Formats: sequence, structure tokens, C-alpha cells
Amino acid sequence: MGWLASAESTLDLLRHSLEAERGLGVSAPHVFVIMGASGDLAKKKIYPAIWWLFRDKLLPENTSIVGYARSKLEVSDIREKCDKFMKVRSEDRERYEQFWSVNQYVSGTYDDPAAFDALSEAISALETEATGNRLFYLALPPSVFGDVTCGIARHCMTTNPGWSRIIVEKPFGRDAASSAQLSAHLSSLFTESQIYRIDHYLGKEMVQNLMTLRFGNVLFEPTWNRNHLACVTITFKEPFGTKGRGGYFDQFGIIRDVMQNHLLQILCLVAMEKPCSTAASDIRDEKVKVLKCTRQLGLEDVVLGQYVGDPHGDGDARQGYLDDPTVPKDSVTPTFAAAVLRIDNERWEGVPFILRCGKALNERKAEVRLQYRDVAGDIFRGQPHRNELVIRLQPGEAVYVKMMTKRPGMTFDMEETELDLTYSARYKDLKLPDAYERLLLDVFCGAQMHFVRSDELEHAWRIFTPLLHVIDEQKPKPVPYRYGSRGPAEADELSRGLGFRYTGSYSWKGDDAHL
Ligand SMILES: NC(=O)C1=CN([C@@H]2O[C@H](COP(=O)(O)OP(=O)(O)OC[C@H]3O[C@@H](n4cnc5c(N)ncnc54)[C@H](OP(=O)(O)O)[C@@H]3O)[C@@H](O)[C@H]2O)C=CC1
Ligand SMILES: O=C1O[C@H](COP(=O)(O)O)[C@@H](O)[C@H](O)[C@H]1O
Repeated sequence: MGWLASAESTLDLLRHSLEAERGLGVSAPHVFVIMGASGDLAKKKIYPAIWWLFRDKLLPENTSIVGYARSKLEVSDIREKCDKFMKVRSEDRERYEQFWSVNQYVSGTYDDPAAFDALSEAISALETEATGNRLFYLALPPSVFGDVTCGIARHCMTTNPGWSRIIVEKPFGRDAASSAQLSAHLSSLFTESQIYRIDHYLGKEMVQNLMTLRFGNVLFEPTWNRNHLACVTITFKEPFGTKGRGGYFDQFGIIRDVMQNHLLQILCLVAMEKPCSTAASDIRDEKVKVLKCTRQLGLEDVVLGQYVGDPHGDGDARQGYLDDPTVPKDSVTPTFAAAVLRIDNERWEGVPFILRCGKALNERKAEVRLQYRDVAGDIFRGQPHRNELVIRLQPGEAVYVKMMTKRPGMTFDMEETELDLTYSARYKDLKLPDAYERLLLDVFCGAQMHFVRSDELEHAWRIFTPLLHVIDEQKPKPVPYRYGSRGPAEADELSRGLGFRYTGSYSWKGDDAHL
């Protein structure tokens, strides 16, 4: 069966691989516990993801869901909060009722042993056999993280032969020391094989595709190095600001929010050597190796920005970061950052990796852009523009190569064009699973490939901590940029200075090109 199979047969393939390769789909009771069930993440991401898996019959048959939080709620209250995020189609109505019928809600505090005993009893009552498998999703703020993990470890773990798995959300600390403390805390309670640290970017289709593109083709890998590439740019842009979430954001800033985790994970997949196999440990070993070769960052390696309102904009665009009532009026927290990372190894020495991320920019976009060097020994009098290989992560998943071609007809002129794999054109009616959906399924399957290991974290923080400490202590003033712009001009200057060439001459014919 080819990849262009219908959505239904794609699900069949998935189910088949679960049963055949991973021994799931059997009747063992599974209980998925959402700690912090009344919160924002739970309603927007976790309940929807577990519902879609349930809808598509990708969960073990005997799976129950238990929400836990302090608020005194009923399942019906949770349902009401979640409803608008669940994307229920008319044909799913009956299944949706079934989903809520396997849900329970337990209310309790996060530091009371008796409350955790009550939770454990509620779980046991769902385990029709003497034991079952338990998954705990910690959709909680860092302030209660310590108590909750202790409560789970001491009161709620399953007994053999079942397993218990803990799914942990960022932030994984604020710097190297706090992250090490958190890792030590977790490893005092659980084994590494029980811990699933989520970076939801690792659940995105095109991030997962990076390994296939690199190691499943002969075409790219020979040029994937310092001999051919001028620079690599990894970009994350959002067209909206903090939208009242500034109080939370202000404690972290864009580097901790996006760059140190999502963009660095992408960098690892772009820059690592080929792993010995697709086993989680082999892949994670290679990611750690490339992180170990990456230099620590200092203030001289970055451009920091903070958005200001656009007086000519509409609605939210008029509001700058400092106009957010939840943000301190004198905040210097960056909402934009561009940084150059240097990887000191045989493959990458001299190739800048430029990481750029920001809020309130001109568009929503996440992409990896490999820009090739100039043609050597050019015989076309400077006409060729540099090749670029662009992996567009979102929106509009695509892989395209910008290249030169002879202009068709009675001419020897050349023009820029592209080899274009646009997913919406190549894969008709394709529905890609949500990142959380994929990652939750991985946890059921015990697949840790797309989760962050503790030593990856350690090295990620080693790279960023000196810079973050300087920012925290010296509070450099970020460059103001207009809401809806491409960010500070200084970031483009940084890229230019590092050898990135932008000509502005490329024009893409858009979706019409595929008609
Ligand atoms: N299959 C598909 O979906 C395809 C889509 N396209 C689309 O065509 C459009 C153009 O393609 P693209 O590859 O971006 O090529 P461009 O040449 O327009 O842009 C290339 C890069 O230059 C940066 N840039 C833009 N303006 C400036 C500037 N003034 N100074 C310095 N750098 C700048 C962009 O960064 P920044 O991100 O900051 O703007 C981008 O990284 C895009 O919207 C792209 O998505 C193209 C091919 C295939
Ligand atoms: O982790 C985070 O990611 C989101 C962006 O995620 P996406 O899947 O919508 O691209 C970002 O808005 C948020 O600030 C950050 O904490």
C-alpha cells in the first residue's frame, strides 16, 4: 500500500503497526490521567488529542481517562470547557458520547497524600484486572510540579507487571542549575524510561520528516556540510503578540519560550550525524553529540527585540508588548531573538546556524532554510543566485529547492525557479495528525524517540545559560520593532554579516502553479 492511501487505510496501517510491532491493541486496562485537568493546556491540547486518538480507535481498547485538579468539578464541566476545541464532526457524535463515558474527574489538592491515595483508588477501580498501565500527563505550572511528582511516585504508581509513565511539559527549568535540579528530582522518583519530556515541535510532521529527508535519500546528504552550505537559518514567526498571556511570558522571554527548546531541537535534527539505527537511544545519542560540539552563546551573538504597537494597525496590532496589562511597564523581556550558533565539528565548522524567533511579526511561519554557497568558477557572468533548500514546517508543509534554470525559449538567459513538494498539492485530502496526538500515541507505545532525554536538556541549557544570565542581570534594552513587521532590521544585518544573501528577486507563482 502506498503513502497516498486514503485516510482510513492510513489509520489501518497505524493500527496494524501498533499491534504487530509494539504489542498494543490488547485488552490490558490503560488509565490516562491528566493532572491539571481544569487548565488551559488540558482543554486546548490534551483532551482534544486524546479524544482524536479515541475517535480513530488508536488507543488500547480498554482505556479510561481521569482528570485531576483542585477545582470541584464534574466531567460535564470539563466537557463544556473542552467542547469548542474538540472538532467533533456530525458523524462522530455517538463516538463522542462514548469518549466522555470513559472519563472521570477527581478533585484534590496537589500536596495532600490522602488526595493522591483517593486518585490511586479511582484509577484502581478502572483496572478491571489486578493491574494496568498508567499514564500521567502533568499539565501543571512549575510551582506544583515537585509536590505532584512526589504524590504520583509515592501513591499512584501501578504494581508489576503493569507500567507507569510520566509526561512532563516545559519549562524544564530556567537555566542549567535549575534544570539539573529538576532532572535530579525526577530521577530520584522515576527511571529515565518512565519519563517523557514533551517538546511538541518533535511531534510535527515536517520535523519528523527531517530524518527521512536526510537519511532516506542519497541526493541531499553529500552537500549537507561546510563544503557546500553558506548558512542554515531556522525561523519561527507568529503574527500575534502575548494576548493577555504576557504575565506568564514575561518571566521567560522568547529565548526560553521557543529558541532554547523548539528551535534547538530542530537544529539537532538538521545538524546531527546519521544515527546507527532509528532506535530512540541512537538518535538521542547523536543529538547529544552535536549539542556537545555547539559553542555557548554570549550577548554578542544575538539581536534582541520587543514589539511596539503599530499606530496604523487594526485591533491588537496597535498594542505593543508593554501595553499588555499583565506585563510590567518597564519590562525589557525580548519578544524577538536572532542568535548565531556555531558547531565546532568536521561537518559544520564555519557554517553559522542562525536561529530566529519572534511574536507579533508579519506572518505565521516555521521553516529550515539551507542556503548553498555561490557557484564556483561561474561562467554565467554572475547571473546564478544561490540555491536554497527550504523545509517549511508550518503552515503549508512543503519542501522546495530554489534553483536556476534556462529561461524557456530562444534565449540563453537564466531565471530562478523551484523544485517544489507542496504537501497540499502532492497529497490530496491529507489530514496530518496534531503534534500532541502523535506524541501521546508514542507514550502509549513506549516510543521515546520524539521526547527529550535528560542529557539533551543538560547540553541545551549549557549553550544558553551564559547568555540568559547576562540578559537577566544586565537587562539590555531590546530593539523596538513594529507589530506586524519582519522584526528588527538589526537581525537582517546579523544574517547578512554572517554570509546569508537575500536578493529579493525570487518570486513564487503560488498555488496556481499546481493547477
Ligand atoms: N511549496 C511552497 O509552498 C512554496 C512556497 N513558496 C513561497 O514563496 C515565498 C518566497 O519564497 P522564499 O523562499 O521565502 O524566498 P525569498 O527569497 O522571498 O525569501 C528568502 C529569505 O529571505 C528572507 N527575507 C525576506 N525579506 C528579506 C529582507 N528584506 N532582508 C533580508 N532577508 C529577507 C526571508 O526571511 P523572513 O522569513 O524573515 O521573511 C527568507 O528567509 C514564500 O512565501 C514561500 O513560502 C516558495 C516556493 C515553494
Ligand atoms: O511552546 C510554545 O509554542 C507555541 C507555538 O506552537 P505552535 O505549535 O502553534 O507553532 C507558542 O505560541 C508558545 O509561545 C510557546 O510556549
